[in-house]
Amino acid sequence: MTEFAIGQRWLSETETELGLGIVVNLDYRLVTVFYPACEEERTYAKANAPLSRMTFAAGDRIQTQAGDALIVSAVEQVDQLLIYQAAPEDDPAALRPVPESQLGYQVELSAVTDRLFSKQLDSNNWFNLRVAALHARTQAEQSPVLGLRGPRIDLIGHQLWIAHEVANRFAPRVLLADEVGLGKTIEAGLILHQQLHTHRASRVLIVVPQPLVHQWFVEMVRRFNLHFSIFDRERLEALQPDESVRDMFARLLEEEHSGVASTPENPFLSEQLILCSTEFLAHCNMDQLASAEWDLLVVDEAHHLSWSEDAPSDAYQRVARLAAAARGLLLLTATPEQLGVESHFARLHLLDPDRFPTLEAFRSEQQDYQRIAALAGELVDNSIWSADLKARLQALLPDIAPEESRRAQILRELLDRSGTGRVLFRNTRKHVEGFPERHVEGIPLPFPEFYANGEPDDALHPESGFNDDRWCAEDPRVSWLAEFLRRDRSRKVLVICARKETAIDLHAWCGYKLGMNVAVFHEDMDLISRDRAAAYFADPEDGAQALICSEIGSEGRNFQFAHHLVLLDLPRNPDLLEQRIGRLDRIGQTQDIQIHVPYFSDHPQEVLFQWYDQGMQAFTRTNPAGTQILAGSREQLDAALASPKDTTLRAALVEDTRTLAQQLQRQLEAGRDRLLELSSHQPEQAAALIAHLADADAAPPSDFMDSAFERFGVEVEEHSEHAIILKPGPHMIEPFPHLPEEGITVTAHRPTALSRDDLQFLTWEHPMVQGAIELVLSEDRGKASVALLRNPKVKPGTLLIEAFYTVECSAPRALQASRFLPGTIIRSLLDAQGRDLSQAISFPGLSQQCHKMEKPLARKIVDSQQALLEKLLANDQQRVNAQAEEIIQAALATMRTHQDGERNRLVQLQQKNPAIRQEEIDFLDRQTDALRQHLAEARCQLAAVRVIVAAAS
Ligand SMILES: Nc1ncnc2c1ncn2[C@@H]1O[C@H](COP(=O)(O)OP(=O)(O)OP(=O)(O)O)[C@@H](O)[C@H]1O
Repeated sequence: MTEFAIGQRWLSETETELGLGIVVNLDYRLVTVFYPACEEERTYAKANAPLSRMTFAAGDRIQTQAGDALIVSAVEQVDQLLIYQAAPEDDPAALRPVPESQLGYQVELSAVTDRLFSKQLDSNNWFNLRVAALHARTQAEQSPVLGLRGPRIDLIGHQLWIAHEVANRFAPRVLLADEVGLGKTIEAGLILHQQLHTHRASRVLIVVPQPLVHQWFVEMVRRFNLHFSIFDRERLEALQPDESVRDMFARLLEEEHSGVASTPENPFLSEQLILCSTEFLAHCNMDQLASAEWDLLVVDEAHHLSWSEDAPSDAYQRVARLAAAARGLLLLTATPEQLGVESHFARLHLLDPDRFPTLEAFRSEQQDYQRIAALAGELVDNSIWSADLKARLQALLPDIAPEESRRAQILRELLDRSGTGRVLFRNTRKHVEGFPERHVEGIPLPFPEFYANGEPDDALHPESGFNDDRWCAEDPRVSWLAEFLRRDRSRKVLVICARKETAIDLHAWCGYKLGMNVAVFHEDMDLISRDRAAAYFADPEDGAQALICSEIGSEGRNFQFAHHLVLLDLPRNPDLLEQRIGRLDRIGQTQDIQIHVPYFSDHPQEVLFQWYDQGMQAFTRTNPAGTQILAGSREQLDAALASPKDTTLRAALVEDTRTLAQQLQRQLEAGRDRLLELSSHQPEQAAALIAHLADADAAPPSDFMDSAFERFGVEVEEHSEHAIILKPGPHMIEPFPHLPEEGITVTAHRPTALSRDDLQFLTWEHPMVQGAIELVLSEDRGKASVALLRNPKVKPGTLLIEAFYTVECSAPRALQASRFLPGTIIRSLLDAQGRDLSQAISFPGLSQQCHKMEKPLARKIVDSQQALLEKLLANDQQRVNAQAEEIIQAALATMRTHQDGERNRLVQLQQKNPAIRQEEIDFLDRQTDALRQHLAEARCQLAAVRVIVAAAS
């Protein structure tokens, strides 16, 4: 085993871009190396750490942490550490000792020329593969859809736009509030994927209601290749074994001895990606959870976080603790105002407490907001602006000339400065087209005498007066349901009722007494039983015909394969009704949705049905003003529910609700919705993203991977038109990244990936492809090669050198220095006189004419031409260094312009709108300083070289 010592300098063989590391910790099995260039730490098993010791010999050039360049004249070893005697090149007498721990972190690797001149030559195929990997890495960094290419999703504009807009922010804090079923989970997944892929985030916590835990887990793996660890009580207990009495004494003695109290390991630090339920939060140690350094916190179904000034709910307070500690926050809800404006405010407050400090300020701003939103609508609708419109605009934005040519800028400013533009995204079916229609059928039934014997919790649920399933025999809704199911056994039917007891009784009755094929789903079932029930219902062949769900049990679930929805009762809240219909009315629904509502005549159930149906058409279309309608008609509704036989009261309720709904609808159309729409979806930019992704789909990694499979001995078998099976081959020397022993089937074709969950979607962002790129680039093979050129037009014996250089910057990943200096490749093609022919002869064109040269001949050529090659390469390095310097200077200039622009915008905004936290500006300043330093230190290095000799034809 290698002997490591603290202070030694080592280089990661697999991640050379980390720069020179320093050993900072050792135990008997592990070694921890800190990489100052990227401020990252890695811990390796000592036995197989992929590390090379960095040592220098007399004559080598070294650089100290202070940036002094020195020439080594002697080396000595003291306690396993090296001390170099070194002096500046122009003052050899000024010798001084430089312990290796004081070396800088930049490394000059001469591995390529070393390999060439030590004649470790590889075939053309290895060289080509290496160049392809270099290109793949740089192209990825330059892609405008970086982080969005990998997910297995349909390319849907509004989702991609939101993901792109949010994921590019530092530590995004937003409320994703698309209408139910429009893809908030997908949007959150895209944001996570991009943030993780670009290393803006590495630690993520997702909190969802218990019934959705498994669905999220599966969706994250299946669509985004993100493997979350589910944390529940059992897992936590297993991670925190009870301390034995002996251990406790040992710890106390230790504490007494050292005078320091030892803190137990935080179990939430054991995984990077954690998924847990809201219920789990209620019982876990919030101090530990909140201190687990989350980059991103995601909370689904956030409308449950109810809040009022004097009584914030426990769930709200717990999430608030996490939200304050996490850098980024995504709240998801389809019905942001379901619990009223107070809770809506409270959630915005979680996202940005500075921007939304008090409920009072929020309320008054809301009123202003409607005016501004209406103005935004006018700006969009009118190509020529009237003098009055311009005057109103000028009053709002005095610092911008109100000219039509500045329309885009003005709208952006309006969004930024007013309302919830930066933090709230809401798309509605109205402007995301392509959804099927919804139809409703009301089934009036007589109220059974039998119910007169019970004592129901409330009149809407007469069955609640019974504590077993006896009511099912007497309730005509049940006999209607049984008959409805019998009439056509091939259709899948989702049945929803408010109470879990109703669902349980109904299931027992239909299943055991009537022998029907039904499944049940409610909040008291454990996760496994619930998922089993959902899967049983989803099974198209042998599955259940109906799934009977309670209200909460079905929330957030995907049942769009069914087209029939039976509502056995109706909720009082329009948002809840929309949640119910949203189980079927979701992206992916292929047919019109048939909603069936059995209800009792002259009963509160009929009142509710008519209120929804005739008053606000809530069954057949989504109603964004549901909460306001409820607020505006509550008294009338209560009165009509209390006297269901009073048809006059009912007719007035329906009529007044209709007027109110139309009025609210008009109001929404006129103003507020427009501003939110504008900030939630930019169709032109979304179309550009889709086009970029379509281009990316048209250039999949197939060719690159085929060569990698061949080089590394992975066996490839045909599977079907667009899919192949990959297996470890018999000659495979080392494991291939993400290739399991039993093999996998992959496709690079998006439509196939979408229709076949069992296939992996192989894009440039798939972990296997990323792993293959890293593997190839960490290999020495392919760095130096000698090839035979067959081209009748080239004189035999002509010598060419093809060299690929990379311009790269080692910087902490979170800085995203590649935005300004994406990994860049410089190619040279030199003739024996040192002329560069790279512009005239392309790499692919030349590669086609390059053929294998036998090793002995290749070695002989390198031997005989070494002096010339050394000279040509040294001169070339100087030439490309100058070119690289220009690239680096240009990157610095772009960075400065960008950062200055961002800063100015934030400062300006801060004066007009408290939306901008000072913290954000300070962060930007620190980021600019760090970027300046790291970009200036970018290096140009030779990454691969090929010597080409023309053959006699
Ligand atoms: N881009 C997409 N590609 C493929 N499927 C999608 C896409 N967007 C959404 N879906 C599917 O549509 C359904 C609804 O999406 P999702 O669950 O993300 O919606 P939601 O807005 O979170 O719903 P809810 O409001 O019920 O929580 C899911 O089955 C999802 O897999």
